[in-house]
Amino acid sequence: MKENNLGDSLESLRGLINISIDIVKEDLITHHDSPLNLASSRRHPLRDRYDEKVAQALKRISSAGVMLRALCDPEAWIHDIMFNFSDLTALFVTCQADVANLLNNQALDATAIAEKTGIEADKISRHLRALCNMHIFREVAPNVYENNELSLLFQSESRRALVGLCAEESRLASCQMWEALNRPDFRDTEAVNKAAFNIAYETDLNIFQYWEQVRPDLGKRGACAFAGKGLNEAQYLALYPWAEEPDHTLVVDVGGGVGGATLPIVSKFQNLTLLVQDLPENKEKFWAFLKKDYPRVLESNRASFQAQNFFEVNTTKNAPIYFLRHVLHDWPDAEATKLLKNLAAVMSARSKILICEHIVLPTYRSNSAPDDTEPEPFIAPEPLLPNWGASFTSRLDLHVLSCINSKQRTEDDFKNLAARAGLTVAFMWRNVGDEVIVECRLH
Ligand SMILES: C[S@@+](CC[C@H](N)C(=O)[O-])C[C@H]1O[C@@H](n2cnc3c(N)ncnc32)[C@H](O)[C@@H]1O
Repeated sequence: MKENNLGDSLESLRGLINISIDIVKEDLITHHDSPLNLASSRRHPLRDRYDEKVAQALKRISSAGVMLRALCDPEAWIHDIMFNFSDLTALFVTCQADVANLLNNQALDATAIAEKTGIEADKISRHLRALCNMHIFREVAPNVYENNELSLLFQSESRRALVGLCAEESRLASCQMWEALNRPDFRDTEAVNKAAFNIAYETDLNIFQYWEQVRPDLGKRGACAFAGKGLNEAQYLALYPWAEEPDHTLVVDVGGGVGGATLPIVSKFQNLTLLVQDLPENKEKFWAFLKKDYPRVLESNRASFQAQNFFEVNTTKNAPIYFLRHVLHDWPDAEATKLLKNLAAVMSARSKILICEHIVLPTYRSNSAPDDTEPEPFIAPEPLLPNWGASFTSRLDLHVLSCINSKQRTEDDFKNLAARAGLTVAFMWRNVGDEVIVECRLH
């Protein structure tokens, strides 16, 4: 590659950003919305609607932002990565102390926060300032903090639970990754109880068994974390044409936890009914979550729970839809195939399995397409990485590797998995988000 053919990344990014900002601004004007401003302490209405063109523009701007950091200050960027353990610690500390709820809609100084949280004033202030640097909370005077749109997200119990899960189990496990990649009894196996997690927690149980048998408190927190709202709920709900399903269509949410993935769907699409299946210990948590967060779905009698181990024959046969979100990514191919075979065995010719997962896309750009081909709508324009720099998908991939020795999959991985279970991939439902819905039918 000739160095002088590489192009001007800075200029190309400026072009992308300019066009994209115009699209976002036009949308804000159309909806009579205020401008985006990180000092705002209100959720911006833009977050709760989904328009593919605007979403693409926002994605271009934010991917360009990350690339600009790497381009403009390489040393700062690698330090961002090396020291980001402190970022998660700062988030964990403020979530444990529940500062976002404590502040609510007032500014408080560090002494007042210390009195209410029991954490020494200077120390809590330094954790909060670390977050202010990342635009979470605002320091409005020396050591005086208030919420902004981002910190308000941590008023949610499930989001704080997810921070806890990442900062504790996931981080402890990930610290043992090098060991797991090298230890002779761990390195070449896909066994679910031979993950970095097992070294960190000195256990032969997989993480779900460990939660159930040894640390039900962590299991409770995990269930709460999984119940959280997605990254962008409007985008998630737009991923599949739910409204086109006939009335009373039964959705069986396999490994559905407390229904965090499907209750938002049946709440919006009243043509659907829901059966959440999970391990028996999640039954009470499901009913409590339904009552608290989805009272109208409860009243309509459209949601219920069934204890069902997905490694055993499924007792709900011939359902029109079996839905699995973030379930297969927890299991290596052998277990994932077994799980899908158990569903294939009870499906009718009209049943479908909808697998909702992040999809792994390559970071290299293929030059094989002829010049006159329409650009693929989900591939990022140059100079961005073609997969937009899908860091969250890779982070999740390494998270499940460290916790349970499994992986996020590519489109071909899903096709191979489906074929092994006697299924075929009928369609990949996508939008500009990181997640896809892989629709499988009997072969
Ligand atoms: C990552 S969570 C996903 C939960 C839910 N699908 C969602 O997206 O919110 C994985 C779920 O699989 C469940 N699970 C693990 N082993 C299971 C088994 N053998 N049978 C049924 N569910 C299981 C866990 O209890 C947990 O709720």
